[in-house]
Amino acid sequence: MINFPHEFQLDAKDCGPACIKIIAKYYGRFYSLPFLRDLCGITREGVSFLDLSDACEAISLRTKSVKVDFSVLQTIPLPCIVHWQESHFIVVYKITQKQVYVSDPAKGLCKYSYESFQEDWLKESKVGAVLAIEPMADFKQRSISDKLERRKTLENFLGYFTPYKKSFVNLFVVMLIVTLLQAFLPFISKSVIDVGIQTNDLDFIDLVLIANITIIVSILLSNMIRDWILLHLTSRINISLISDYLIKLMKLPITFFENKLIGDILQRAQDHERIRDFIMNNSLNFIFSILTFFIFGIILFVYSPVLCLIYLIGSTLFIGWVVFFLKFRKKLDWEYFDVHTKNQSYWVETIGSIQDIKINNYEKQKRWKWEALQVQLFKIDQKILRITNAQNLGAQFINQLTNLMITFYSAKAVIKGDITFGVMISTQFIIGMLNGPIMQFISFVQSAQYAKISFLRLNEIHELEEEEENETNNSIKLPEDKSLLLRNVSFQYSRNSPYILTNISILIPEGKVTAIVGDSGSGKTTLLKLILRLYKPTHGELSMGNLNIQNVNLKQWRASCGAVMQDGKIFSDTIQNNIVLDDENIDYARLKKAVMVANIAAEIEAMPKGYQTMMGENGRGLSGGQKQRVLIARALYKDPDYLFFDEATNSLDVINEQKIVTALEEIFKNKTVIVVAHRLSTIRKADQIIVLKNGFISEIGNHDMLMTKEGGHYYELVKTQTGDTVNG
Ligand SMILES: Nc1ncnc2c1ncn2[C@@H]1O[C@H](COP(=O)(O)OP(=O)(O)OP(=O)(O)O)[C@@H](O)[C@H]1O
Repeated sequence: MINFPHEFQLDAKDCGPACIKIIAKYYGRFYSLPFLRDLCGITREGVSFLDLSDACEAISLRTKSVKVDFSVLQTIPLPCIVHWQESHFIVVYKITQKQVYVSDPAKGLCKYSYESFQEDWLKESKVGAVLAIEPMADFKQRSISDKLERRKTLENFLGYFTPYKKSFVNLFVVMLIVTLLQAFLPFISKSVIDVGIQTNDLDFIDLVLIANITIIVSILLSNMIRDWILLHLTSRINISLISDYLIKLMKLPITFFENKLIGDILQRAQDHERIRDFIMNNSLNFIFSILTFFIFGIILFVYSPVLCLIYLIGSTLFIGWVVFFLKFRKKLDWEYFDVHTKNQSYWVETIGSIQDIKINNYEKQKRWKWEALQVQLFKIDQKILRITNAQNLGAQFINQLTNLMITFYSAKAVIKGDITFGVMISTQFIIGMLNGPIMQFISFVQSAQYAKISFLRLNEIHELEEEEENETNNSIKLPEDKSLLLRNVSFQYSRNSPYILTNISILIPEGKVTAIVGDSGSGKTTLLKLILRLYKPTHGELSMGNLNIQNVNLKQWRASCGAVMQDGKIFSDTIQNNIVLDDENIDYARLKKAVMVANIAAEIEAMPKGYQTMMGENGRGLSGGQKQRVLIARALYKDPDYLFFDEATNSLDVINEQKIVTALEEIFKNKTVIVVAHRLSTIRKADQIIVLKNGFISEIGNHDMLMTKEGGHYYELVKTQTGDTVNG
């Protein structure tokens, strides 16, 4: 089987879904990678065999997960998925007498000897993990084909270039002028020798010199104009590409960011750069290279068909040689992208966690891990360099040989009188001009390969479902009753992970304070995030009055919510902008009130630049408690209808907390408030307390009611906090 299907993984953790895609493709069906990724319930840690098996079954591929030795593997129906090097999945599609053939999402189609395969598959153990897969009768096509999806993205992508049609036409004209002007140069050198020198006509040579200078100056000027147009075009297109990427990113659900490595996200910003570069530089130059090639090829043919033939044979060999190396480069390019992404994530993580690295003396181990990645990168770089060297050396050799043959042949032809000396000299010039496009071809092919990888990765982002697909529902009038109602809401973070919340049915009354309490890990924050619509319930429904909350425009909803989350972030901006966020329309009275209630006013005013004091990245310069109070001020300044506090005062000292809690009582009036807190002081006065236990609701009521249930969960929580004095 020569053409077993193959798919490259687009992300470091994509190997599992990519394997399923390969196998589905083998059975003649198309499934997009994002769809399969979703089925697998991929997380930042990747997927497990169980996730893969569940995803396969969901698309009617029957699976059986077994641990077997190599002799048994040979009897399993192929293709199957095997666990590779304890950290990767690959598809095994053929086992011959001597070799094992695999389709590796990270590398492409490869083959291994029995020994090296077993080494990576079994590692230290005697048996290795295999997922045997067979299609069921109802194994069906799900959606449109890969090609159609890609075409759609390509059309979108080309849409960035259409507004600049006029500039492209100008560019085309300028480049055409350059190419045509260059076409005069061989005729000029020919006439200098054949007419000027032969007839000793000095005036003619002067004239030709002036003509030559004029042409060269015109070419330089045209090139200058071309570069200017290109710069102008490139920067504009670049800005729209990157800002649209950012807009798209901002519209993606939070799960996207939780499940992706930072390196992957950063890499994609560079992917735009690569595609733009390919289109603006390589492809445009390539088009004109073809034109130059044809024009000078024709001139060469007119001068001497034999010389033209020699050149064509040489060029065909040259191109054949370059193309021969393509498939080797392709595999390496993917490997390079993969390791490069990991490397980028590693940098971001290391710098972000430098405090913990230092406290735990973790520098050396961290550096060793980084070095291991560098070794991987270095090895790939080395391989790429080796291939590039071999490719270039061979190409240059063919090229030089062709030039030599042409010089040799034309020298002989001059002696024989078949061509003039002028033709020989201008032939050299033509060959020089023809070599440019050939070199351009190599660079075109190489950057096309990079651009293709980048394109596939971007395609995936543009295909992703946004947090809110239908933004047209913003005209919906909100119901009179703004209570929130959760009906049988259950939630799991990914498809195969355990349920964090199960069957939650609660009413959060409008204008009242609801507190959520429970042990650490019981799902309080998750519940809050569900209500904030950062996640969608896996089952069940969330409504405002009698309107399903999905029908409320997300922006409108978030505008009416103020939240202080446990991991709230301070931006590196002034303290004032951190509170108001929109620095164009500041309501100073509201700002004053917010900082007073949050009990941070005095501290801000005591700062050297007051409200204009710049915050370091993530609030450097503020204590934990100050950060929390700035976040509270931010939520209050918004003056929202709904307020969400997730352990918003846990970093504060008792006095500060008490002051804020008292001040908040006034603010809470007529607002719908949900407070998650461990400390009793903040929840005792809540109108309703919801007690969560392992994702289930264990009790609901107010403090006094719940305290009557001796032995109840809330009663026990209070008891552990206050000792035995549970009556207050
Ligand atoms: N992004 C995530 N992906 C997967 N699992 C998560 C994620 N966030 C939280 N969890 C899991 O969900 C469970 C509930 O977490 P949650 O943060 O909601 O608990 P909590 O009650 O707020 O805890 P705490 O009082 O410690 O803040 C935990 O077991 C946690 O491991």
